[in-house]
Amino acid sequence: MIQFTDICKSFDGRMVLENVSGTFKSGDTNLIIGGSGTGKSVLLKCLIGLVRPDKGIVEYNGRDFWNNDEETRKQIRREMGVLFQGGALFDSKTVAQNVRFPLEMLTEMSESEKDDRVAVCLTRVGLEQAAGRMPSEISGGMKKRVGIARAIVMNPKYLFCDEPNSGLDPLTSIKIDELIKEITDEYHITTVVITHDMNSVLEIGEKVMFLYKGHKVWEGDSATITHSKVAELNEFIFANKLLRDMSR
Ligand SMILES: Nc1ncnc2c1ncn2[C@@H]1O[C@H](COP(=O)(O)OP(=O)(O)OP(=O)(O)O)[C@@H](O)[C@H]1O
Repeated sequence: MIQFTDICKSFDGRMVLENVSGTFKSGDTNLIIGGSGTGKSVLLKCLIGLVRPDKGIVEYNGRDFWNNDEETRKQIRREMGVLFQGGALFDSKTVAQNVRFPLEMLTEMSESEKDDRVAVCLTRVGLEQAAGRMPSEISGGMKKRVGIARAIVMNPKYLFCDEPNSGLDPLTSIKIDELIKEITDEYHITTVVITHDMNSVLEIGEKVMFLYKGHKVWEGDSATITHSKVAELNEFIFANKLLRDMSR
């Protein structure tokens, strides 16, 4: 479980997050949604340790992340898998080498143990046939799958995905969403996904948090999101014409 309380962050005197709190439970795929510049990525960075909040507490299964010693922070970081926006694959490494990278950097596993773990993760995302290919030789959807395989290779307790659907067609997006949700259920991971994509909200949005100008202004799920009375949320949702027509 990830619990964060009263997170505040300013840059150059400009408040970007103000007293944002929430709880993400194990086995749930938690979505953070909102328009551009509302603070989603900054919140994610405060959670994963890339940006230190000015105020507030981030706890991983009861362990305070920011007010702790570096060793504990390192330990918590090792329990995180991150799927970066755009995949962030190494172009000069094969698919298998990309997935293997965290094992090389962070573990003492033997070569055969690493081989086995990479094979398990590539199979889990349906890419066992693509192990020897270079990132330039695979599609956008496959790159996301490689990113997911790399994010789970260390067997994380917490999985963070920054806009996993960016640049994908709607059908491929749904498949990536489903894969993230399945993996979350299967390994009982606490997953946090940042997205703009209303399709994702409707497909996998059991737990949704809506940010607006650095504040959490709504929390709920895909069943209730279209009935909210929050004007900013409605504006965000119904910017999509199809949804607007469907709701009539
Ligand atoms: N390191 C930084 N220095 C200064 N300002 C920053 C920094 N990081 C983010 N910001 C500002 O904080 C605000 C929130 O940014 P953030 O990236 O969290 O938005 P977002 O909701 O993720 O948007 P998008 O969906 O477009 O990625 C923006 O106005 C951004 O310019």
